[in-house]
Amino acid sequence: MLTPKRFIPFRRIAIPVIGQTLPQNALNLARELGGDIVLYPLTPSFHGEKVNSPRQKRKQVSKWQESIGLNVRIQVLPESEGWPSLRQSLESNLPDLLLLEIPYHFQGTFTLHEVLSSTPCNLALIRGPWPEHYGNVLLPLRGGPHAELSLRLALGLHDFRLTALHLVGPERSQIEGPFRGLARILPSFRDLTYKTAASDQPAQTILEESRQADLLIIGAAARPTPETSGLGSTAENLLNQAACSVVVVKSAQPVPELWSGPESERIGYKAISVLVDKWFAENTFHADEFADLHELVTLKEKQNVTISLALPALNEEETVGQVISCVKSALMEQVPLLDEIVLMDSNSTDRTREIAAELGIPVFIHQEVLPQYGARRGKGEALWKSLYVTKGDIIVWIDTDIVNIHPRFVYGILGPLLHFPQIQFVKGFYRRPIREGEKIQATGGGRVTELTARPLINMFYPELSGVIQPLSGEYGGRRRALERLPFFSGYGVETGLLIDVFEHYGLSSIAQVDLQERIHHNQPLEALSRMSFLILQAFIRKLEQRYHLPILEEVNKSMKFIRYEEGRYSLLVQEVVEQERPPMIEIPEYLEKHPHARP
Ligand SMILES: O=c1ccn([C@@H]2O[C@H](COP(=O)(O)OP(=O)(O)O[C@H]3O[C@H](CO)[C@@H](O)[C@H](O)[C@H]3O)[C@@H](O)[C@H]2O)c(=O)[nH]1
Ligand SMILES: O=C(O)[C@H](O)COP(=O)(O)O
Repeated sequence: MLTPKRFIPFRRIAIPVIGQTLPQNALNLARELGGDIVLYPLTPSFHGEKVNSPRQKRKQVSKWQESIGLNVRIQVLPESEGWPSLRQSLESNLPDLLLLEIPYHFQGTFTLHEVLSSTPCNLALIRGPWPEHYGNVLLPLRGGPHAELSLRLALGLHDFRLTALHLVGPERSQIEGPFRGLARILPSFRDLTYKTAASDQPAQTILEESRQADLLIIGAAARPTPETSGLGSTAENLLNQAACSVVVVKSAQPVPELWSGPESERIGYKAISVLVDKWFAENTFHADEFADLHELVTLKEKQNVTISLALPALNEEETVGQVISCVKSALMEQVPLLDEIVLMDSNSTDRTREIAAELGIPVFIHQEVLPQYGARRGKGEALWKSLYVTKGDIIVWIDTDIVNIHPRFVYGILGPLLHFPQIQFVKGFYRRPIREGEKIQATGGGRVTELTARPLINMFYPELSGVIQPLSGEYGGRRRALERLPFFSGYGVETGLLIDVFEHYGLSSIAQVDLQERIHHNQPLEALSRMSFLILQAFIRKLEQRYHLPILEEVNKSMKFIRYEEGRYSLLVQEVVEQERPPMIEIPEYLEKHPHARP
């Protein structure tokens, strides 16, 4: 069974070591966080010998590796051993986190003031003892770079129970600007409890709350007063008084000048990265992880689910045969992974349907399915109606113009759905070559993805900004989830489904899988311009629904295409309209055909 993936918030954690005794609390925290540990021995001798010789260095590394039980690296500093030489080395090697222990590192080696005023990277100070068991972590948050760093660090602790505590002044009912970024993302973490409390004495309230905690993680003050060490009085009091272990963090990001007022919201705009990075680490897979097809079949049988593959096609006679034979042979005939494969044709005028029928799979013309609801053009219409004609509990779609077809395009999508019950929807991603004349360039494909879809996602749905190929035609999901969502009829369908799955089931219900490389028929620029126009409409519709604003009715839905012939330009106007179908579950004929579906 595949183990869930871990979010490793810091790839490299630097820990200075004084003499031969290791800072155990710092090491315990680093071990919990995963990632590489880089030790900086501050006394360049070991058993009385210089460590600079390769032999001594190896000896020291292996002794520490033995005692830490992890792969550690050692960074030997030049002769001078104080803060300036450590700082210089950190500056050139820039770890993701410098981890220091109180009092271990501050007994004559460094001063808190020099460390706080000139650390070139993110910093965490730990005051032990390290909890003996995985327990409760309290995470008081106020917003801003240090709070974001504490959240990132806390989310790297996997077996603890996390509680984020947002303290507001008793008179303040509104969320402060700097906290907005965090307020937006905190409800999305399934493994974190989020509560708000009113208090005019934050240090006191946190101290009381920390009585139930085994570990307290707190950000340094955004604006420490000159009398305090630079951590701020709240963090300093908690370091001295809390009964549990305390971690204080200070981000390398500068704290903006304007902590209040309308501009202050911008302070929290980077918080979204914590959510996206965690999702990306935990929900991104590679198809090779699911290449054991017998394991997938066993999972499918255990869960007692059936699986359908629906293939949308419009004039794909060159590739459709290869696509069907490849997946049918590998995933239906050699192993019983797929229960059905159907072709959803958009009324092709070439041999597409004939080829599919010859290969023994059911063929539907989507315009003829549920004709009482009309016959719209478009790929989304084919997908919507494929929900009606197929039976599987899980549905996968792959495009039929794939030139380099491989069974992983299907089993890769199925992998996360069969392994993880919380996953509702899986998108494929890949490297995208592009054909230029007779040549194939290794990169440069996905023009609509990069120039339309991803910029819009980053702007309006930043939670989804880690989705590598939001428009990929290779994806799938659980019928229970898909039948409850509307479908755009045209090329807006991928955009709409991705946003709706996110809005209805949350980011953690989405996974993505590396399918390596996909070569398809690259459409001419004008066709992609039309596709972008449809995708823009899909975005506007989703934003309308989110913000309850009528915009789409007002905007122009015709597009001028520019022609250049015989030295002259001309304009051709065409209507390019994206429309939405209601969730399939609202269609009475669907409920009749799928009696297990419940509205
Ligand atoms: O009316 C149509 C149009 C297309 N297709 C099929 O849909 C698939 C994808 O269409 P294509 O025109 O090749 O789209 P791409 O240029 O590849 O566009 C990308 O971006 C689109 C918009 O998100 C997605 O629908 C595609 O799957 C994705 O590959 C192919 O199998 C087509 O045969 C239909 O079934 N009906
Ligand atoms: O997914 C896309 O962005 C469009 O299908 C265009 O892809 P292409 O630039 O690889 O043709």
